[in-house]
Amino acid sequence: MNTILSARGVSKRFAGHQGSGGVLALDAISLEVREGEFLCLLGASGCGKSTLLNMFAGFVAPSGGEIRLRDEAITGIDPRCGMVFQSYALFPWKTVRENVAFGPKMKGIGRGERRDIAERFLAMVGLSGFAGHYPVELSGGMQQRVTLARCLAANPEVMLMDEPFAALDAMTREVLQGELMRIQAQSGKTIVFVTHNIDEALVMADRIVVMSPRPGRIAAVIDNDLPRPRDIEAQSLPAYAALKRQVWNLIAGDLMAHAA
Ligand SMILES: Nc1ncnc2c1ncn2[C@@H]1O[C@H](COP(=O)(O)OP(=O)(O)OP(=O)(O)O)[C@@H](O)[C@H]1O
Repeated sequence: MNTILSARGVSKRFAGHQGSGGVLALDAISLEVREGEFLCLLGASGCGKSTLLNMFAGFVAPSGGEIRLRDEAITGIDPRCGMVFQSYALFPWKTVRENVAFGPKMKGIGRGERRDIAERFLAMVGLSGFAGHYPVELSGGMQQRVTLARCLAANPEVMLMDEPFAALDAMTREVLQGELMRIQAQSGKTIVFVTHNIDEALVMADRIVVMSPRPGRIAAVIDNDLPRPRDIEAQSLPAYAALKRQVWNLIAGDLMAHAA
């Protein structure tokens, strides 16, 4: 598989208070994201998952090393990478259709085609009947579906997702995990997905990048060969439990330290 996105010896130091050395959020991270894969960045709080994702998006510049997209250095926000955050970040004054059509509008696509694009992606996320609603009229799960549709409608090559389902209740979260896997299988999009939930990573990822904190480093990159679909039954397989134990052993110490 081709590499679409890469971090090469990337470090990030955030400035601290005067006299302190600041925070080394990431230390010499090297990682290749393969085209079409579902990659999860997993780790305890503070291990630099969001910082790395924000660098892939071009929101944050590395202090050292470089980020490359299709073998060109990323030096700013690039429309080839679309971001989905935990908070839905929809425009409250725009309808669902207008929210989804925002990316195509920015690209100068005409009104009729924008409408078709919005309808297509709203259908893909199961919200066909809600195009004329405003975000405030929708549940959290529905708003996150709109966010997904908006990201897809902008047609990025890579979807960067920062704990997109963390604010949702457990059942809605499971439904949306299934939807996202279906959408990825249909669209072939590359997805980099941040989570601190081991089951979420095991259910969704092709590869899991386990990170450790202070400073943020890659502890392991694990191939997730569990059979798909990874439904409730697959989750009771011995192989699932074994992989979960392997990942847990890598991050348990960090989680305990954070809880202490
Ligand atoms: N803008 C910033 N200024 C200063 N320090 C920052 C900034 N952003 C992140 N950090 C620090 O960098 C480290 C990594 O933060 P980051 O948010 O990337 O971790 P994370 O793994 O995504 O954590 P979480 O799961 O809690 O979101 C933390 O110590 C954090 O306090």
